[in-house]
Amino acid sequence: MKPSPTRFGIIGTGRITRRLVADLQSTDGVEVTVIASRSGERARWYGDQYGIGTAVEGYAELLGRDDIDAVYISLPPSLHAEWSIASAQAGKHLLCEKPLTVSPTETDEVTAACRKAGVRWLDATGWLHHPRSDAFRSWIDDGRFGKIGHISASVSFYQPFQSGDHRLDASLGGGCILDLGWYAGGLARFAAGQMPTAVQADAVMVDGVSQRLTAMMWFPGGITATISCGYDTATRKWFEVAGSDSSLICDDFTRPWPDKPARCWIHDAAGKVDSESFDGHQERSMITRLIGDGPLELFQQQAIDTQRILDLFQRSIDENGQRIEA
Ligand SMILES: NC(=O)C1=CN([C@@H]2O[C@H](COP(=O)(O)OP(=O)(O)OC[C@H]3O[C@@H](n4cnc5c(N)ncnc54)[C@H](OP(=O)(O)O)[C@@H]3O)[C@@H](O)[C@H]2O)C=CC1
Ligand SMILES: O=C1CO[C@H](CO)[C@@H](O)[C@@H]1O
Repeated sequence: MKPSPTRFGIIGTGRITRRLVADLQSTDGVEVTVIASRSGERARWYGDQYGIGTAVEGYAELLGRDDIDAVYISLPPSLHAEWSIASAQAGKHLLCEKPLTVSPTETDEVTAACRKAGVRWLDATGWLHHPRSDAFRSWIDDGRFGKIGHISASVSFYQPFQSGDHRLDASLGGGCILDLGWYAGGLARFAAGQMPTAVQADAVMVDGVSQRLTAMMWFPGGITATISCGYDTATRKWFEVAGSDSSLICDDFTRPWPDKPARCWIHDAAGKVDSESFDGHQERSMITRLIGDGPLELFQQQAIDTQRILDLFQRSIDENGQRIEA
């Protein structure tokens, strides 16, 4: 991506925005030049707080400017497709928060718009870019675990969100299926290295919004996976990959614990346990990849497949927990 520095515009002023703005500002080769909010006053407040020179009212206003090369979108999920497509059409490279969109159809529309405009894009799924995840991938590819049999992933947060939070609003793409299933279903797809051939899912719903998701996935080669996500149990962000030669346990894959190095454990068939730890900053690695010239297809396919998996979960739930063939 040229020129350097890559100038980012920020769309939205949410909870995650300030963290990602700090990550952008601390990444080599990046400058954050403009922030847009629905409210001009909020944009100005945010700009002053976080050292962003220009604040504008309205997202379209930001996209019309020629002092940005890329955008970061941190809106509620149901707005991701509209503004990602508008960003691509304005010729801006794109970093969009997870879930990329709310459906495979919308995801196809975003990817088509980016392809047509020739812009680079990533969804902001930070864990995929941690050096530890590069190691996971190479261990899987090198057969360190032998024949993989089962994968399990759990992601939950006990958070009675404030009324008005997009996670509690179906019309904004709320619910744990998209919000947290993105991580757990995505992890299973990453570890299996392919799409499942079938899924079966169940959700606990409150006011039309999923609070808990439980799902089973079947992959080619006899690999199975179980997924558990939700807003009604305390923090879990871990997974296992169980193989014939050894099994991997990771307790913090979505984001390393703040007070510990990124880590994982590998148990072999004889009971020996190796622990591994990794340095690195997942969001800065993600941003560096986006603004670089390297291939992004692996990450883009991961996002496309994850969106399809969440849709299969939803279809199974809609059909009273029937097993759905992909
Ligand atoms: N990668 C990660 O680790 C995380 C990712 N996320 C993802 O980031 C996205 C945003 O989440 P979060 O920051 O918690 O969201 P917030 O609700 O805190 O912020 C969303 C922002 O979107 C803008 N907005 C535009 N239209 C609406 C609307 N109709 N209702 C509410 N807000 C609107 C608002 O900015 P304004 O009005 O100023 O324009 C608002 O500040 C989600 O997709 C979420 O899944 C969230 C947390 C962590
Ligand atoms: O991606 C995310 C990470 O954790 C959050 C809990 O605070 C989620 O709800 C959020 O959307």
